[in-house]
Amino acid sequence: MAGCEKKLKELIIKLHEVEALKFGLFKMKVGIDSPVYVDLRSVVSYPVILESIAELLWEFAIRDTQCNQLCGVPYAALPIATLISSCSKIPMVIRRKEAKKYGTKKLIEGKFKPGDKCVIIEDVVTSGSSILETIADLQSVGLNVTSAVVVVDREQGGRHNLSEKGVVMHSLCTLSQILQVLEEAGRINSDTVDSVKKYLAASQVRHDGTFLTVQPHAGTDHVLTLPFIARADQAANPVAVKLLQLMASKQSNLCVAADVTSASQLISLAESTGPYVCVFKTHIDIVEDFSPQLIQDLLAVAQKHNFLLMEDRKFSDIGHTVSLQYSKGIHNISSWADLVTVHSVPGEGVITGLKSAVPNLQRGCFIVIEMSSAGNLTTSSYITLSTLSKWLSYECVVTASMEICEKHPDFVAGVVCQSPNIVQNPGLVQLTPGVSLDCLNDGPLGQQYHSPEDIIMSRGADIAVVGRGITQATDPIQAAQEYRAKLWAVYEKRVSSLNFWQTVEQNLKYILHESQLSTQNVSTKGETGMCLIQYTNTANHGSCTSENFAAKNLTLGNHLGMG
Ligand SMILES: O=c1ccn([C@@H]2O[C@H](COP(=O)(O)O)[C@@H](O)[C@H]2O)c(=O)[nH]1
Repeated sequence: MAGCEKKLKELIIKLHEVEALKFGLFKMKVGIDSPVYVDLRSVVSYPVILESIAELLWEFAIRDTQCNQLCGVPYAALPIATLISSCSKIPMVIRRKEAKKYGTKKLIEGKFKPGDKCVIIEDVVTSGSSILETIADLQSVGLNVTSAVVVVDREQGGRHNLSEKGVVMHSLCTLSQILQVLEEAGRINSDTVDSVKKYLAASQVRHDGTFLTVQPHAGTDHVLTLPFIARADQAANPVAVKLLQLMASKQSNLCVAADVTSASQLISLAESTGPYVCVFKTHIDIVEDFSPQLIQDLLAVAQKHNFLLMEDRKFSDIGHTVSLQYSKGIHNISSWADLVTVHSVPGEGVITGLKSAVPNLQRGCFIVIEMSSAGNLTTSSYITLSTLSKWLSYECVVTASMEICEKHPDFVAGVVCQSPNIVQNPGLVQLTPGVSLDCLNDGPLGQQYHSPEDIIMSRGADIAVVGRGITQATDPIQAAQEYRAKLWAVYEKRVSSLNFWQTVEQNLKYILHESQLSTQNVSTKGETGMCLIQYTNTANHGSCTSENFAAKNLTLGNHLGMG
């Protein structure tokens, strides 16, 4: 076997040399962009390489199967299967891509008996769909197919999809092995390796081409560690699915708050920031020269730059009234806004009212649970160690709002909030306003700003809302580019680095911050399952023991998912 391994390494290097393994940006059959491409069709031009693939496949995976038929999946695997058949003297069948329209009308060419044991040979597996189609046809003529042998497993769900259908897949090598061999041989650098690994973690596909949910880090299923593309698979609201997919493909978790008062400013902001945002958020009632034409123009820009429109209307009346506010009047919001915001204070009826206005439209809403303004009545900043009753009422609002989300998954796309761990369902998106790179000061108007790092890592935001940080910048395009790059980098860091204990640490820092305690001495010790908390009470210039602190914050800790 050691000899085989050496041959395999040599083969991988040869495949890279002849560009059968390429790194760059490639469009895949399943519609996603890939940083790596495996093209084994070209090896027909390199008989020695073809021979060594056939030899290794035989040694590694076929010899022991005791099959009496081979079938190569057209086209790339046909020469490989033919070579193996010729050397091993095991006969081969060929599956036509389409049944013949004349003569025998056969789908499978070659001689075989029902019950013959057939092994499928394939060059590259992504989702496993080609193998499954081939197996269906072979089984329809009575062949017994339970295993497939492939040259390269792209590790994107193919093995899982096949095993779900009872097919065992053996692969000569995986993409991870290829990366390792090529990096060790100095053929690719660590950046390339990282980008392919990230891509693999985020782009698992089902056999029908749709994405499969990924759990990127063993040992934790915390929502913050899941990539957006995996969360899209768990979203029930169609706009949330579209949004999460768009965020992943556009690599943007930036929402611009377009608080401008003229139609021309609104369109020009949409045009200039559109390429960098996933959501363009409006307060359409502040536009002084509003006309239906503005909406037509806005929709055209949204389509051109591929972003969603959110009207931040914060509906907060009884169901009947909000349904009229949503779908009637000069703004006719339901006709154009993909998403709207809504307060949960009126209760579930507010959602039912909105839903009743758009029975057939693909629309969604975000429930406002916490606001960002100083002194608002919704946030956990109420928590001081002595005002437990206010904390409890806050907790009730959060719980009740989340219950509304769970009852209307078809319409609720996410929540607007400021704290982590309110969103536990990966299919819901957290939108958080109050973001600024230089922590602007809003004076008596009350906005409270936080850095992108704080918003995404500590507060759990998926999408950050930036208004004046962009609209009042000297160069709004440059500002949008800068916010987008920074916010996305922090999200990537969160997905790739956050493990359970880091999450606990973030939560502790958040609690301490909200309780006006110093966050400098927080540390966690994951290996023993203990959180070690040392802190100083800067607010009162006193100190408490960690036991006291833990007891006082038990409810809070439980709520934040630390129980
Ligand atoms: O709690 C909330 C909810 C919504 N907003 C909205 O976000 C933007 C923020 O604008 P900045 O200029 O970045 O302050 C604005 O449209 C608000 O209506 C919020 O700030 N806080």
